[in-house]
Amino acid sequence: MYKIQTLNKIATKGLDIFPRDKYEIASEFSNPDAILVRSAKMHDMPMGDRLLAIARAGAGTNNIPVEKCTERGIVVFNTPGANANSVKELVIAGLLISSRKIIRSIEWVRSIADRGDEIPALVEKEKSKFAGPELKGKTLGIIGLGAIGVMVANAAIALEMDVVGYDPYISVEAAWGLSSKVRRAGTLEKLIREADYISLHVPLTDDTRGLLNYEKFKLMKKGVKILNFARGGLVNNQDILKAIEEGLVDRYVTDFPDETLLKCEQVIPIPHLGASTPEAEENCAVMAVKQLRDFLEKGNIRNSVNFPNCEMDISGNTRLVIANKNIPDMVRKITAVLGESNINISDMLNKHRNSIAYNIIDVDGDIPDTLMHRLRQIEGVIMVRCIKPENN
Ligand SMILES: NC(=O)C1=CN([C@@H]2O[C@H](COP(=O)(O)OP(=O)(O)OC[C@H]3O[C@@H](n4cnc5c(N)ncnc54)[C@H](O)[C@@H]3O)[C@@H](O)[C@H]2O)C=CC1
Ligand SMILES: O=C(O)CCC(=O)C(=O)O
Repeated sequence: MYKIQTLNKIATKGLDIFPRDKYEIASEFSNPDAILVRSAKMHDMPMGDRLLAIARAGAGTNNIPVEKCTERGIVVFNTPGANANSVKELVIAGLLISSRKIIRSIEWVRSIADRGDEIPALVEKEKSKFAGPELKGKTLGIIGLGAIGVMVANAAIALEMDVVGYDPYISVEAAWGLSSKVRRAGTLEKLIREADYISLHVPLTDDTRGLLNYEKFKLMKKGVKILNFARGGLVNNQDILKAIEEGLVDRYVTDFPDETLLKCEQVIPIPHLGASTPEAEENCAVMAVKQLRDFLEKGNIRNSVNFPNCEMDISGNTRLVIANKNIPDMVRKITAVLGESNINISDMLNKHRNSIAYNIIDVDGDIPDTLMHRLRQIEGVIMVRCIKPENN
């Protein structure tokens, strides 16, 4: 039985894909084979010695100690694109609520609930206080043109906005999906200088932390509106509060509020709702569980953030999966150990990504424990697992 620990609520539609005769699922396991997680912070969590994989039902993996996992041969998955539409729709709402004073106006209307027959006249009298500009014709700058950024860009084009995007690492797939009307900014500064609205869609990493700071706010058009549905750490909160106070920034819509931000009226706080739709929750859960099953039962890797994609049809009756340091001579050493034990390899695949390499080796016959031990002893080998496909 595989033990799967869930650290957040994962949609039932996904969990139902685990056959219950092979999988136990609980939130309380102390030493699971795999973990399913959404936003739970895992950096200070102990990781048991059985742990093979962590699947993030979502996009961002900054809540997972990815480097530590790589060192231990633990594969970390995410679900690219599975919640992108959900975020895109909330970004559209963000554009509207940063522009038209919808939220304040609703609060005001509620506050006059005790004014009886006067209400219709009061509404007409006071409505000019809540006027705000249209989106059409305004420039939206999008930082990060991945799954979400591309969808936001295309939706904004449909709203007749002028869209400029910045992403020095844009994938070919994303570029194919992007409307030809989206203009390319060669530098972040260029985008920042010309946008009326700026929306962030990059991961939080050491390189992107504090991407928007006071220096950048000073370059922006006065009265710019900033939307952050990516991660709180991308924006320096002290700096944006200062920029708001000085009139440089008009509104900050953020899915990542904290105590300091809540004190400012021009911050529009949202409780991390970007991916909170039943559709996104189900898409992410289904994708995460399918990837996890394929890995646990067949050793295949698809959509990992720390391991290479590596998938092979099963050809033997025993499958070995081996993670090793990406250093010379590893394949020879591994196959030599198998050859010395007279094990015939029926098929094999070796892929690498940065410092790590991953092998799928299908063999005829069984692999005794002594041989597993010898493989684990090879210097540079990080993880060895033997899978019997007929048991899965
Ligand atoms: N609010 C919410 O509930 C959600 C938030 N997110 C956040 O949004 C982020 C983006 O999500 P996806 O679009 O699905 O990811 P993605 O991986 O498809 O796209 C990220 C894009 O950012 C680009 N990028 C990386 N560093 C950059 C830089 N320094 N400057 C410009 N571009 C850069 C990459 O090339 C890539 O195209 C996630 O990492 C996550 O933190 C994602 C889903 C839900
Ligand atoms: O699971 C969630 O609600 C958060 C989604 C998210 O932030 C992500 O996918 O990066």
